[in-house]
Amino acid sequence: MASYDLIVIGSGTAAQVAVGRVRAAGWSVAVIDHRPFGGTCALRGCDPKRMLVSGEEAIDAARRMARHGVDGTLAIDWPDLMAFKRTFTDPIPAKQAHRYAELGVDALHGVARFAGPDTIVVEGRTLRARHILIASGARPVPLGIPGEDLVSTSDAFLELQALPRRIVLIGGGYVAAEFSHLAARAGAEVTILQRAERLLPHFDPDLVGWLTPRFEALGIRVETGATVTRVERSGSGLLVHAERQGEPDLSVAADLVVHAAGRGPDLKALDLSAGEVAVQDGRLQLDAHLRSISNPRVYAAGDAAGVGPRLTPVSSHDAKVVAANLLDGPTHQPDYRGVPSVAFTLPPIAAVGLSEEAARRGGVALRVNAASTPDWFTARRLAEPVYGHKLLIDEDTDLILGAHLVGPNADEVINVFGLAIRHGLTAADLRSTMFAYPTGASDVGYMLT
Ligand SMILES: Cc1cc2nc3c(=O)[nH]c(=O)nc-3n(C[C@H](O)[C@H](O)[C@H](O)COP(=O)(O)OP(=O)(O)OC[C@H]3O[C@@H](n4cnc5c(N)ncnc54)[C@H](O)[C@@H]3O)c2cc1C
Ligand SMILES: NC(=O)c1ccc[n+]([C@@H]2O[C@H](COP(=O)([O-])OP(=O)(O)OC[C@H]3O[C@@H](n4cnc5c(N)ncnc54)[C@H](O)[C@@H]3O)[C@@H](O)[C@H]2O)c1
Repeated sequence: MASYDLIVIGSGTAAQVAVGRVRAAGWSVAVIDHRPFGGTCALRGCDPKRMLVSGEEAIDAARRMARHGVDGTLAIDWPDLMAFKRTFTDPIPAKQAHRYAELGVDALHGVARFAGPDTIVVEGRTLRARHILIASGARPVPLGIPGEDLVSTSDAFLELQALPRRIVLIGGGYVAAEFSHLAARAGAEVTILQRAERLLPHFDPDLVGWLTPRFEALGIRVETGATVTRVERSGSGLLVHAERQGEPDLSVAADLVVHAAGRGPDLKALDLSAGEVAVQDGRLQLDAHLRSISNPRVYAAGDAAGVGPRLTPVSSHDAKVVAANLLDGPTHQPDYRGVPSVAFTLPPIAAVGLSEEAARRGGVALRVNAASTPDWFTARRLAEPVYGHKLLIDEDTDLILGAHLVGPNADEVINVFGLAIRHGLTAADLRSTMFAYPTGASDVGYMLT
């Protein structure tokens, strides 16, 4: 029976980072994935999505600059844009396999499951390891509604060869916001059915309010407070039923219905009980070192661990913590201060640190610098009507507690505030920093005065 120091289940960001570090220390490692090597971010998430957003950005820029010296008549050719995306995604699995071969890591394809506390079975092969890292990512949460099998996934959306005319997104978080902007700019009629009372609950409500007119301008129908209850076939298409207080049957016709209702740890195939790995309510039971509380050989990282926000930089951070714990003993803990996050609508919306609500709950003396600023140069030069910020500063210490941005460059400038939060920089530190002018970051000083 093959035996390793470490078996890693999954080949996404968390797996790649952990494998690299542990292998560099001379450990024998096997990595297993039942899908092509590379994981969600590179193959089915962040990167392919942003390749497609690039097409959208070109359209958006042309439309904003129409009547300002640019002929604004551009259109997306969906199959061509998909082909552009594939120039990035197609080579990844082979590159990853090549990297593993170069590192001397055994890379195996198949569904991995526990067959004992230190034993994994994959494709009929039994492997044993001193340690096992569960880096199996996340999957869409079950909707538990009739017609669920008619609902497509974000994976399928990012592979669509043709864009259907009518698209319904179930949910109103990251996936719904990003896909709705993309599909609407590519010419689809899009409806968002969001159970929560507002769009993008992970972001500041005032800034989401400033962004909302862009959804309206794109013709995206947004129904909040609407829980999807059923999907059925109707003629050649689909009919999505939702209910809202006082409106028992809100129905929307569609050619494609996409799950955008959240993701949870992908633990289904792992047979965790055979591995003596404790799980409760679908979540791994981990200690502060990302180690299973019931099987000390087993660690978890990233979306599968589900401890920090389900984002790529968190998967990478978790994996560094796990690798350090494997190599030094379980002494390291994750630190999720200052994890920036962006929803790639156009313009983007971003957040890092505390929300205003959480900061007020914390009881600190709070200074809030908030403004909608489409009259600032950054927005004016781009003819962009949405631009604003909300900064939360501790009045006593001058530390940045939270930053919320919407508008051009929000996706980049949020990192300046992430740096400040993670490294304890004050508002005065940022004000005294020189930023190249005129750039998105050169507005940081104005936001802080
Ligand atoms: C559409 C979309 C867009 C996103 N955009 C962003 C973004 O812009 N920025 C951002 O920070 N985050 C984004 N995310 C989230 C980000 O992609 C994830 O947080 C990150 O990729 C998780 O990495 P991971 O290594 O934890 O898991 P994954 O990359 O998901 O890797 C897990 C792997 O495990 C494999 N696996 C699962 N079970 C088994 C098993 N039993 N046996 C063998 N293999 C198994 C899976 O096939 C998968 O390849 C996005 C997610 C989605 C879905
Ligand atoms: N840019 C990014 O960083 C990015 C982009 C996409 C995905 N992601 C990651 O992937 C995860 C999944 O994204 P997501 O958009 O699916 O989840 P999400 O958690 O952002 O949003 C899900 C939304 O679906 C709603 N919902 C749930 N059940 C519903 C129902 N039956 N009917 C109507 N609405 C319902 C909820 O109210 C919630 O607001 C995110 O949490 C994030 O971690 C990140």
